[in-house]
Amino acid sequence: MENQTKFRRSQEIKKCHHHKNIGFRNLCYSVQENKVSARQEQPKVILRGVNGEFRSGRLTAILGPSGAGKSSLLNVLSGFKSSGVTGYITVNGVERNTEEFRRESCYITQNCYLMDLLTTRETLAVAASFKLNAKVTTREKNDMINDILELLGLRKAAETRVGKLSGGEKKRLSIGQELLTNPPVMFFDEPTSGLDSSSSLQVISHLKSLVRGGRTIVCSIHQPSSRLFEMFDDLYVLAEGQCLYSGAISDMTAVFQESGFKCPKYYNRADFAVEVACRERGMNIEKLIAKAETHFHGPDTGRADYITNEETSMLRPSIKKNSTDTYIQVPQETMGSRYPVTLARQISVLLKRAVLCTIRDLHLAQLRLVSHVVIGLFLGGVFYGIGDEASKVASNTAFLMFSMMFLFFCNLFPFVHSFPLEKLVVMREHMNNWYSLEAYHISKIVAELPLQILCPTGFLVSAYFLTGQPTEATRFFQFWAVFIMVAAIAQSLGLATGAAVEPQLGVFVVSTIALPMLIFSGFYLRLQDMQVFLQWLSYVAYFRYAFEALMQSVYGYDRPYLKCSEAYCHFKSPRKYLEEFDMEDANYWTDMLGLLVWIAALQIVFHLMLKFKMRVSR
Ligand SMILES: Nc1ncnc2c1ncn2[C@@H]1O[C@H](COP(=O)(O)OP(=O)(O)OP(=O)(O)O)[C@@H](O)[C@H]1O
Repeated sequence: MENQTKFRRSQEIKKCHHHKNIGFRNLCYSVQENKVSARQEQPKVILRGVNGEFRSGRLTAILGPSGAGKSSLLNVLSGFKSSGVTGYITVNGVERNTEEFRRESCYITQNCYLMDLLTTRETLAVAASFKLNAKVTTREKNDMINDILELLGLRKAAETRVGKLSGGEKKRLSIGQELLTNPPVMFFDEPTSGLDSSSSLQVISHLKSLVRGGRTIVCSIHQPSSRLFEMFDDLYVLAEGQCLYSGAISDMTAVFQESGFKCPKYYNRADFAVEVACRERGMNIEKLIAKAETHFHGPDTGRADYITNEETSMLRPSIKKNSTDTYIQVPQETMGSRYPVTLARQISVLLKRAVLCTIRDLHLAQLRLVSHVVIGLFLGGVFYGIGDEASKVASNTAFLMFSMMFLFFCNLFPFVHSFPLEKLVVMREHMNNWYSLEAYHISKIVAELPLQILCPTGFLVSAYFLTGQPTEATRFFQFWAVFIMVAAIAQSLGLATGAAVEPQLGVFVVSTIALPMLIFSGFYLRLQDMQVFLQWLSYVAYFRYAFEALMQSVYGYDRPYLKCSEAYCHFKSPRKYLEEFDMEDANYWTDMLGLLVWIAALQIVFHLMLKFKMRVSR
């Protein structure tokens, strides 16, 4: 009985109740390359008016030499690229509605960007939480995950962490994530790249079994073996951004032969098609191109046989009425929204995942905390008991400055280094409509909060009392609040930089931004000693606000005279010492407000940068 239910469910996953035929006419795609010389003003044309049709229940291969435009065609058809695109894309003969289509399709890119610290099962569970209706029970979700593990041959690797999976397993896992919503259309960019022949065959045979359920599956493919090639039903050959052949694989040899390209006996037909596309078998491929064009337009190339969106609004009710969707169930509360689950649910799932990743990588979190405590103890030893000594105010100021710099750089570089990788996962998941960037941003701040507070606190507790800083609770908490703010600025700058550039460049960028700011902190150069036209820079330097706030918490608020253990101490009066830095009238709360504005500004930059990256990648 149990086995029967399993079999029925696995058949159900394979089955697809929406049949979608994708058509495209006169599709052009061009990009504006980075302008390096005056001559490069013309956009680079990648797809030159291609036509084609990808049918449901058929596994289609896109073949062509490197640079022919295979990935570009997939990017455009899946809706991942939209700028620089002209032409018509239709779904079942109706003009494509990109947003709707993105909900009904998935695109699995060449690189599988997954969270290495989660197991295979957890990865599917997270995807299920984002993609499935909240009404689907945990038991149903688990059953579905088990079925997908079974279907994709991942049962044995279910409890293995993604970072330890083989390339083929990762690829199948990416497919599994998208299968949870049973999308009728699936695009794959080189699903077999980097796989050995047996894993490639496994992946393609899984796709073949999915296609039999009625899906439309399109894969770009690179140098397939004869055996692999024969598993496809249809073929689409691209050469220099133009279509050379579109149709059944079984008809390919005959069509090529009609145009004068005879495939030798026992020759790999995929290799032959690529050789023709590369003009290795003769220069005159225009005949093939023209034939492919007439196939779609007919002799009188007019307006393509599609219906516009306005025209279909009347058709839609009947389409919807006839559909019986297995897993795609848009809950009432998210109806009309781009995402299957509510914002609150997106945040909660993202938070759970972040906590799980932190727990898995606990030694990294521990290391971060321990390094703060150890450096705190080290500084406590080096600057031992100098905090209330009038003859050592200069050394105490050096301690304040060093602590600030340590906290800043120690909380900056981890984000500059790690975020670019995380960004790739976020981009893939966001582009596949799992969650909004707002949900991600909120969850990121909340998930990082415990460490962002614990680390500076560990450092402060170790160093503050050893160095003999004032013991009043107010001063201690004011000091602590500045440290938390410095760590938050570092995190925000690290995230914004990580979102904008790669780590190698990021290290250079943050150093270039941060080091000049240090000059204007008021420690190295007194404010009154700065060139007048440069003084405004000290008002934008966050280090100035942080340093001034630290000085206020230690020496401000009419602190009584410091003890002097030498014959003469010039700075027995803390106020006199503050005057030396031009900080006697500074206000702690104004400085805190300055730091807060910086944090808010950097978080906004981080968010906009993420949005910008999503947009330019389209
Ligand atoms: N954003 C871009 N800017 C400039 N050129 C681009 C851009 N995107 C693609 N191209 C160019 O367009 C052409 C087609 O690229 P595409 O990635 O689609 O090729 P492909 O057939 O998938 O190649 P491969 O098999 O090597 O992956 C290439 O010459 C590529 O350099």
